[in-house]
Amino acid sequence: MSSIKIESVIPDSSRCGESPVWEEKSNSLLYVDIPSKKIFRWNSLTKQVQEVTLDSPVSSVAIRRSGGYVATVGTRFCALNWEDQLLTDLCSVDKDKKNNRFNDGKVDPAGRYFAGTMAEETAPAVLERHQGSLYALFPNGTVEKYFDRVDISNGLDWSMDNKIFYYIDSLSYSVDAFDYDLQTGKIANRRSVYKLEKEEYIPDGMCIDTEGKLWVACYNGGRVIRLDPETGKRLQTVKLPVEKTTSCCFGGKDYSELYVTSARDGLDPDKLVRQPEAGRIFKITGLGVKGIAPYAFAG
Ligand SMILES: O=C(O)[C@H](O)[C@@H](O)[C@H](O)[C@H](O)CO
Ligand SMILES: [Zn+2]
Repeated sequence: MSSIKIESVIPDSSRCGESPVWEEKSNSLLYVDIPSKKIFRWNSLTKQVQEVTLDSPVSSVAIRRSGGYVATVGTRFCALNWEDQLLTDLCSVDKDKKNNRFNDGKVDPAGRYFAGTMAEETAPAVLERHQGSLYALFPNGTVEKYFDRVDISNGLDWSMDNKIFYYIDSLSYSVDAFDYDLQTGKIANRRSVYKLEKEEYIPDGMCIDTEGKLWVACYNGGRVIRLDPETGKRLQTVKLPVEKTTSCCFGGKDYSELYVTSARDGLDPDKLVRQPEAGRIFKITGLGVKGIAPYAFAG
């Protein structure tokens, strides 16, 4: 445990960094800055950062099996051709909710792109309640709506045996689980597997490791926590030098590095001075656990 090392790897900072995704073939980390409407691709070998600017807030990005990427932009599921910076709409949701936008999203082990929505915030975690829903874009182009009345749709991942879907609605301060049917993409039997402690603040993005334990970024809590969803116990806390830690994913060689995104929006000038690395991407090494490669959208 003493060999844990935390370093910020990219000099630029994001207003609200989110959706880190490791792209093995380019040795790169993809991530978004939601309010800046940008997707970034940081090459870990050359240290070069490329970016694409879109027309609306972009809340998640994923790899597409047929090439390029998919992303949630405003209330749209889109395909992105990086080279041409060409964005194509695949489908849109929440058409009756003009103030909504997508938030976190991730592809399931069968290639479906899950993402949820939320009302736009007036300040971090300040928004009209119960306006969001959880959706998935299936490879055949259809969209499934799972449930509504979500506050801030956030972290999501699947168990190693594909039988459980883990999900976070941030303002419930809970990490939830559903039974998952990989064949159909159906979810059932919602239950809470962990309730956040007061000092952990708000659960945000999440990823799973190969031992089936969950890593949850705690917004305002300045940490990632490792949870055992079977016992409901917290196994580990790793504190970071910024308080608005937003999401995490494993990447790097053998997926042994944990990449953590963060935000600087919502910090007052005083806190910004004390947290000069707010909004940066952090790499945590020496955790002694590994993650898995992200799944690619199959459509
Ligand atoms: O990226 C997200 O998940 C939201 O868009 C952010 O605004 C914050 O993380 C949220 O306010 C904390 O719950
Ligand atoms: Zn989030």
